[in-house]
Amino acid sequence: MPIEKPFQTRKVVIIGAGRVGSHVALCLMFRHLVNEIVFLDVNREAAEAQVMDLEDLASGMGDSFNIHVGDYADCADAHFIVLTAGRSRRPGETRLDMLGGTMKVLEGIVGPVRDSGFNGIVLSVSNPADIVTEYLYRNLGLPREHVFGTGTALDSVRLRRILSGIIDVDAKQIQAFCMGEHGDSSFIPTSHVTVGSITLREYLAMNHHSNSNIDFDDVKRMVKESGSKIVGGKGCTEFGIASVVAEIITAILHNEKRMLPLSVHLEGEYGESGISAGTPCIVGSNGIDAVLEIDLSYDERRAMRNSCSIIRGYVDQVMPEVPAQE
Ligand SMILES: NC(=O)C1=CN([C@@H]2O[C@H](COP(=O)(O)OP(=O)(O)OC[C@H]3O[C@@H](n4cnc5c(N)ncnc54)[C@H](O)[C@@H]3O)[C@@H](O)[C@H]2O)C=CC1
Ligand SMILES: CC(=O)C(=O)O
Repeated sequence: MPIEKPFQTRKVVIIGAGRVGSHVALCLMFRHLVNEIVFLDVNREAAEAQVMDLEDLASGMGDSFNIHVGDYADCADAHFIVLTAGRSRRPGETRLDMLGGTMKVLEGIVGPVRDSGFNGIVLSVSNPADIVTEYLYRNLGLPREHVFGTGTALDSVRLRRILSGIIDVDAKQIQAFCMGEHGDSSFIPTSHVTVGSITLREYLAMNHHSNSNIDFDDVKRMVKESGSKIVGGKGCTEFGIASVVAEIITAILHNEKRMLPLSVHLEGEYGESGISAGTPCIVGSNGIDAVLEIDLSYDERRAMRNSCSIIRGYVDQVMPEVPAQE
């Protein structure tokens, strides 16, 4: 007798089969989050090689996945598109320096994705992350809940790692995130840092510290320098961001309603609209369930405004027209 509720396959299309794209696939496979992975890349030969290598991994793990190189028609029935096309950041380069090159890449991608009839969730990674997210939002015709970027999620992972080292508490017990641009103007809303459910101030006091023991300017500098240090040492960053993508996809597939800092098109939150920037969001099976506008101190509000105005400057350069939805 046929099963009334058929088991469904989960399909992801990864655009850009480079270092980030391949590690996103790896994390999704290790966690069994999808069973079909399609790579789209202008370098088809390299993408075919990634497929073979990942098939070897699946064989080695005793797992089976449908992994292949495809074309844009594959987007039609995909649940997710993960955009990682472009190239790695070069030592000394800011993410914003990459805008011109990324725009050329995007121009060849958005039309075919839109024409494919894709109706799932787009998760954008390519840099500069917030400007790319805004470009996708304006050009794909999808709601902001379904097209968003990893934004400051990676910065936040780094922040928790660094805080964990300072206060000697496991990173997963620390609630802390970065906001604004995924880039040099990101900031830490320090008033929202907690350890367990205890405010950082109280936690430090209980442990005979004083709040001044944490120099958040220094922490911010370390967070910002993490990316450049990794790029300087190995030519790219790939593992951290791949884990971030897997976490977001987990939150969606398991309808976790989990708070994650993502880059999303703002519609008046923090007094900003017409750009995408990093802010905490609730993530569940509909993508972004809610864009949270949290309380910020005077200095944090200024930092958010500054970060958004930097993003806006670049958005206006490459997309002078106002989004159709507004
Ligand atoms: N948002 C974040 O937190 C992070 C963002 N990134 C960004 O991710 C992007 C990818 O980085 P990597 O994987 O290290 O670069 P990579 O150079 O290893 O791979 C990029 C791939 O994109 C492909 N590609 C280029 N143009 C394309 C097009 N029009 N259509 C399809 N594929 C195309 C290339 O052939 C290459 O295989 C960069 O923009 C990088 O800055 C990387 C790490 C973290
Ligand atoms: C490349 C990049 O954006 C990062 O690792 O933060």
